[in-house]
Amino acid sequence: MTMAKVLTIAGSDSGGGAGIQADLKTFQELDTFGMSAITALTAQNTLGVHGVFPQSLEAIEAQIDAVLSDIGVDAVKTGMLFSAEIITLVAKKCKQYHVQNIVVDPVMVAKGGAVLLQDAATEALIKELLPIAAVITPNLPEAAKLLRTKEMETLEDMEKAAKELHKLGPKYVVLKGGHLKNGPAVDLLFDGEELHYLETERIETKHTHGTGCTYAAAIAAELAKGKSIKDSVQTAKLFITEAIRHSLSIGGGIGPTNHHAYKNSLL
Ligand SMILES: Nc1ncnc2c1ncn2[C@@H]1O[C@H](COP(=O)(O)OP(=O)(O)OP(=O)(O)O)[C@@H](O)[C@H]1O
Ligand SMILES: Cc1ncc(CO)c(N)n1
Repeated sequence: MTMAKVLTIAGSDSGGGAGIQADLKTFQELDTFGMSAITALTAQNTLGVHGVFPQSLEAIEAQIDAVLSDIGVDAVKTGMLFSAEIITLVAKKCKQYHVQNIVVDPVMVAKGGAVLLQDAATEALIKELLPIAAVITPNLPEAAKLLRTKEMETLEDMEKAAKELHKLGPKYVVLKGGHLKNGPAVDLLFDGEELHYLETERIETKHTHGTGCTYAAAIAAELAKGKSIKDSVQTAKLFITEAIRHSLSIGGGIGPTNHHAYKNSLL
């Protein structure tokens, strides 16, 4: 039996709700074979990030080489990359192995404010990784940083921003509206020509740790299975919505989403 293979290149979240752990759980739930290359360890729980320990370039390169030289991948998802040097390495490796279906979640800060991407690394992200991405999945603060503008506040601002982000080189842009102050949870998918709206009700919960990671991982898993970008993003939106609807009240702070909820919803 074969299985679609997905590699996440991201940071480890010891608390299990975001990063590598969220990605692998999502890959599993969507019936794909998950693999990982860890860029940084974080000591993290529902209360926040208590330590960040970047891995050496040598360790990151060895993990990627081990996976890609033998097993291969149908899609790669990137998350926390932390530094310009790590971004340069990841872009080089993706090119070397001719990786298709790269989903770039441009992770910059954790919900509590901890820095997951050094300021000086934004430039490397724009120059080296966005042009080889199939999809990028910025939230509103990340989009503002990438475009060097102020944060979008309306759906109209988001529409303009999605078009500007597309000019940075990715094939598709998914601009996430989770951070909009009011109204439903609307994301925009822009393919260079047409804007598509993915809209769900806004669910009342504080337990949203790892939403962005989980969403991008679900897109990557669906792409790996050979689904179109539009279908992949639609399934991912259902996956994250169910995960948020059934999010877990674990720990004393912002709890994680429930990665198993989507499968349950299909029963
Ligand atoms: N309260 C909510 N109810 C329903 N959907 C939501 C809610 N909050 C976020 N979403 C959806 O979850 C997905 C992730 O969006 P969000 O903007 O929260 O990501 P993020 O800020 O990158 O997450 P993270 O903080 O993990 O990096 C999007 O599809 C967004 O629309
Ligand atoms: C390791 C890691 N990656 C990404 C995020 C963003 O949610 C996080 N909190 N931790």
